[in-house]
Amino acid sequence: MAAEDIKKGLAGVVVDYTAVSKVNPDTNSLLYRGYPVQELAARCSFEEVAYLLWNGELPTAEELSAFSARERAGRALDPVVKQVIDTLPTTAHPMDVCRTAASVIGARHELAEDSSPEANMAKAVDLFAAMPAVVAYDQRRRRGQELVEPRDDLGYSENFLWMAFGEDHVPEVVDAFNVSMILYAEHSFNASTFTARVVTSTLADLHSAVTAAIGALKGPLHGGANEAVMHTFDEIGIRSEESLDQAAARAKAWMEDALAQKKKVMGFGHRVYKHGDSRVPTMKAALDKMIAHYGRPELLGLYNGLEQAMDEAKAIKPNLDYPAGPTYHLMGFDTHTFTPLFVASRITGWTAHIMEQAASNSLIRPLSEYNGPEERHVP
Ligand SMILES: CC(=O)SCCNC(=O)CCNC(=O)[C@H](O)C(C)(C)COP(=O)(O)OP(=O)(O)OC[C@H]1O[C@@H](n2cnc3c(N)ncnc32)[C@H](O)[C@@H]1OP(=O)(O)O
Ligand SMILES: O=C([O-])CC(=O)C(=O)O
Repeated sequence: MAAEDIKKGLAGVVVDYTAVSKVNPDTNSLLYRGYPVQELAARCSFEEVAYLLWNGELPTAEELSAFSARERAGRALDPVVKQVIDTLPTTAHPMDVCRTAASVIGARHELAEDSSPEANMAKAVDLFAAMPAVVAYDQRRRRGQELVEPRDDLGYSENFLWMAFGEDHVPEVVDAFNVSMILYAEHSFNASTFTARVVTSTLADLHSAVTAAIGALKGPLHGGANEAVMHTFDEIGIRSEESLDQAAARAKAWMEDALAQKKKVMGFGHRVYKHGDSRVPTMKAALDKMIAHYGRPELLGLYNGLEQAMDEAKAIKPNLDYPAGPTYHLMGFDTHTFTPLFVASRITGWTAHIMEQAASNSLIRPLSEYNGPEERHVP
């Protein structure tokens, strides 16, 4: 087989149909079930978008009310899951905690071995409702704080922030968080979603697929990049007394040095988008609002400096993780909680794909070209 016939990383390979979302790098657009993601982010709650991803249509007022009631009823942290989390060292990465929690939630689900469409939908909604408490509690225990019980008078995003910080948030912050959840929800056959589909294709259960997807999301070439972006900011140094221009100049110098050393800088580049990520302008607008709200122009300086230097040197554009990282930082999340926030959102997209894969299944099993030793025999 010729080397060019090998599609390393499956780059450019179309492996199946999907009706969940359409990523179009030529028009720089992203549609969830036909709706532009920017419109959904501007006009919908994350609950409505979750419903859309699973059901193919936005909910009516009645459907939304029933769905929200179901989600609110599933928010409390299962005491057994809490016990398991408490046994994990605080040195464990929060993504490991998330992965473990998803697995425990699956093993304890009353429909664990049922992979019917109805059971999969029930499991998806349950996991969507349960994950914020896992992420919020894990951050709190690392800070020596107690669990905060959910509030059923709040929407998903407001309650998530409530459980994480134990305080009310102003609408601007809740909106920015809601936007981030919507933008992170779904992105066709990315590495973690494809992982979930591979696991589903063996007829394994939904929680096995989600647990594997969480593992795939952890890496810095994928979801782990939102955490890595903040490490870059920290390495450059966040100086609150600095002006926007001073911060930008230091960030530019850092980037020039990193690129001279041929480093990959997380938060830039994308396998599919080559002229910019469709979600970045919406997330950047949310970041701008948070920078204004918290009065932190020096962060914008770092952001602009890195972006400009990368553009001048390599014309590589930021991806969604680039504005999302500093947004979560400003909201007060610990840096290694950023990717678990991505998990809480992407559960919707993963499970929509799991259901789609299960409904039209074929075992996913590509071929490889052998390049090891010729046949030989044990002496
Ligand atoms: C939500 C998400 O998951 S979005 C993705 C998050 N991931 C990141 O931010 C990690 C950083 N980015 C990257 O590693 C890459 O851009 C990927 C993995 C996302 C996509 O990569 P691919 O399409 O496979 O492109 P590939 O890695 O081959 O890069 C092509 C060229 O651009 C360069 N390049 C791509 N991204 C970057 C980057 N972030 N920093 C520096 N150089 C880069 C590569 O070094 C390579 O250069 P070369 O041809 O001179 O060797
Ligand atoms: O599509 C990808 O390869 C990665 C990505 O942006 C996502 O999963 O949101």
